[in-house]
Amino acid sequence: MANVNPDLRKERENGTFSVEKLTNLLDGGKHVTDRRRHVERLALNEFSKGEDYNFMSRKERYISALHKTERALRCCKEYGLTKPDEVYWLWQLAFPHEASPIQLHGDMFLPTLTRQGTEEQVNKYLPLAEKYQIIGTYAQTEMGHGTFIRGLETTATYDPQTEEFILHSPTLTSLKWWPGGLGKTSNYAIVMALLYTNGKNYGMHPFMVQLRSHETHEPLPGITIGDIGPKFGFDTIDNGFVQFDHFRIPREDMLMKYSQVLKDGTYVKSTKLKKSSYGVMVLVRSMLIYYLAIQGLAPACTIAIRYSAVRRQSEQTKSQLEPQILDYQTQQYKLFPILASAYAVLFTGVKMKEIYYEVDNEIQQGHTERLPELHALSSGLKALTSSMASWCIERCRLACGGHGYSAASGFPKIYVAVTAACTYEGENTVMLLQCARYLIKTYQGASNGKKLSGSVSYLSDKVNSRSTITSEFSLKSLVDAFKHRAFRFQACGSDPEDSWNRNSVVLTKAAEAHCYYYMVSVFESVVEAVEDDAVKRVVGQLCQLFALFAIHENAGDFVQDGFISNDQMELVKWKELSLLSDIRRNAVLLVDAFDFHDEFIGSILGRFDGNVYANLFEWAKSSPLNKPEVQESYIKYLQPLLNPNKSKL
Ligand SMILES: CC/C=C\C/C=C\C/C=C\C/C=C\C=C\C(=O)SCCNC(=O)CCNC(=O)[C@H](O)C(C)(C)COP(=O)(O)OP(=O)(O)OC[C@H]1O[C@@H](n2cnc3c(N)ncnc32)[C@H](O)[C@@H]1OP(=O)(O)O
Ligand SMILES: Cc1cc2nc3c(=O)[nH]c(=O)nc-3n(C[C@H](O)[C@H](O)[C@H](O)COP(=O)(O)OP(=O)(O)OC[C@H]3O[C@@H](n4cnc5c(N)ncnc54)[C@H](O)[C@@H]3O)c2cc1C
Repeated sequence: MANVNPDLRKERENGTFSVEKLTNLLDGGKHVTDRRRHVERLALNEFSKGEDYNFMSRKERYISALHKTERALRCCKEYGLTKPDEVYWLWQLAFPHEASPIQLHGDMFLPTLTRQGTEEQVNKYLPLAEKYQIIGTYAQTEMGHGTFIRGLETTATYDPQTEEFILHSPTLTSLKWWPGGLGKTSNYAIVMALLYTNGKNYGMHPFMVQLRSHETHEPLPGITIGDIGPKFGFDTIDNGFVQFDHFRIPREDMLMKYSQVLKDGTYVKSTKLKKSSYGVMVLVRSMLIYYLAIQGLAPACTIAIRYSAVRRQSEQTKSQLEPQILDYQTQQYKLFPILASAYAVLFTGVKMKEIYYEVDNEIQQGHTERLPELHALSSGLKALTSSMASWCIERCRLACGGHGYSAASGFPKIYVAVTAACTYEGENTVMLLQCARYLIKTYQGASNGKKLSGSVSYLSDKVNSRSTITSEFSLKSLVDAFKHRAFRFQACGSDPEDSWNRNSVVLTKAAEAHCYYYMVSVFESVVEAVEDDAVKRVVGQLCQLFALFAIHENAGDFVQDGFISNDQMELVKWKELSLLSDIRRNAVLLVDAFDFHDEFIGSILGRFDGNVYANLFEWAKSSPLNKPEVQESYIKYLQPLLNPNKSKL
């Protein structure tokens, strides 16, 4: 590539492994890389030019996103992109660190319809939804309740006289609040409401509800609807509210795959699937982990590491060139564990998607045995990885000094999009407690001799009482360290005598320990499977650093029972720091392997060519505030201060 910053060029000439081979590994094979690049080229043709998001108002961002949505849908149709991965590759370049106002249509509305609807209901609504004559959202959260689903207040009362459900918002706190695309975009929603029939409350059930006229898009009578206003981020999505005033829908519009209301109002539960109406949340939590890596951790550390390779600052040796800040050990300590985390979360996300589809297929065949473990693992990992991503993106920003604070860095847009994942799809604390609840039950089962499998099999294993960590730092010895910590937490966190709340801080840590063990195990198995020696070595170093950083940061957990001795902990700290200099040589190549386009990263600091300063200046000059040279506000507000005599003339 012409005119690449010389420092970045040198970094790329000095690596020890094939970037292309690592990109293929991250994609899941060369054929996937080739296909992805093909789709991305199509997307760049359509979306690489356009107004700078940073200089738009919220309303402009929403309108621009609707326009891009129409263009993206047209592109997918024109290019015959139907596979979820292919559609995703195009959409992520259309909406870099943004979201389309119709995101919930695909992410939650359609999956809920196809998984909770009867064959007739799917046949009726799916064709319309696939042609976008219906654009739907998923309306569960209310102003007064998001976490505690059993506390939701919206009611759906069956009227056997008219064979209809009457949807109603009985209180102010029962207004549906937050659903994406609800404010101005969606004309339908799957509404989660308390089902009442024959005077009895049967709990939360899903209902297909038309919100707006097909002809005019006006809200239907009995519906008050709108946008909830500006948020921390997600400006392009009209998260909305809706209030139902005795709004009637036909009986046939309760999604009845798992339970039915007959014409006379009789309630029939036709499934042993526990919490069947909670299913779509497991889906999104399971999918989210991978996206936290490729939309959060990976772009953020790409920006920070490339910028740290071109940014020269301060003086290490008299009369020498100012060093690249990437050569400071403190900068490496800030960024390389994050780089390792990006790989760890990506590999875990790939694994989580595989497990989800396995269990989902089993459930479709009527086998629900693995659902509790899937719920627990997806809940815990969603919480751990979204918190990790949030923390890491902020740390990457801080590592880039003043320019890291500029919108030109790309960090603000990435951060506000990713940090929302700590809250949506289940607030993280509550998700960790759900994971812990499952771990306690399985630990008690193991203590009674039950043989466990899957991600909790270690709870029925014998665990070492002393670490086998040596100066070799084998990955197996590191995995064993996390296994021991997780086991110990489950053992001490499960005192049935203690009240749940008094134990809940420890329980959240037990859930995190379990998930960390799972992530290190997955990382180790990926490294073991790598065939190319050079790639295996560098990815193995990242796995070691991911583990050692966590051991060092949580040293107390590992030395408290003597599992890791003080001498071994000294070894851990030494190895962690020596890994920083080992990884230094390949750092830029390790982020290049993510193979992001500049248009996706959206950062002047993280450009592939490293030409930061010239492009930063051009970007600043293009800011609307710089036209005209003297703003009208000068005359009204500044001149009276600066030139009081002149302003009186
Ligand atoms: C970087 C990102 C890039 C791109 C983004 C990509 C996608 C983004 C997509 C969407 C984001 C935008 C929109 C967001 C949408 C939303 O937020 S939708 C609303 C989400 N809301 C929640 O998640 C609510 C969280 N609360 C709950 O899930 C529940 O209230 C609860 C905490 C689980 C408690 O439920 P409940 O009180 O009914 O249960 P308990 O009585 O406590 O019993 C628990 C038992 O039930 C089992 N259980 C719980 N949940 C499930 C489940 N989902 N599936 C299966 N089983 C479940 C649990 O295991 C207990 O079982 P037991 O121990 O055997 O009794
Ligand atoms: C960007 C964004 C998009 C969203 N999109 C949608 C959507 O499309 N559809 C939809 O239905 N919802 C959506 N939501 C809502 C989201 O699902 C809820 O905000 C989320 O479930 C948290 O619930 P809450 O807001 O009631 O928080 P609360 O539950 O009130 O949490 C507040 C605090 O209370 C704590 N807390 C609550 N319960 C417990 C407990 N049992 N133990 C310990 N601590 C507890 C929490 O940990 C948290 O610290 C969205 C939210 C956001 C931010």
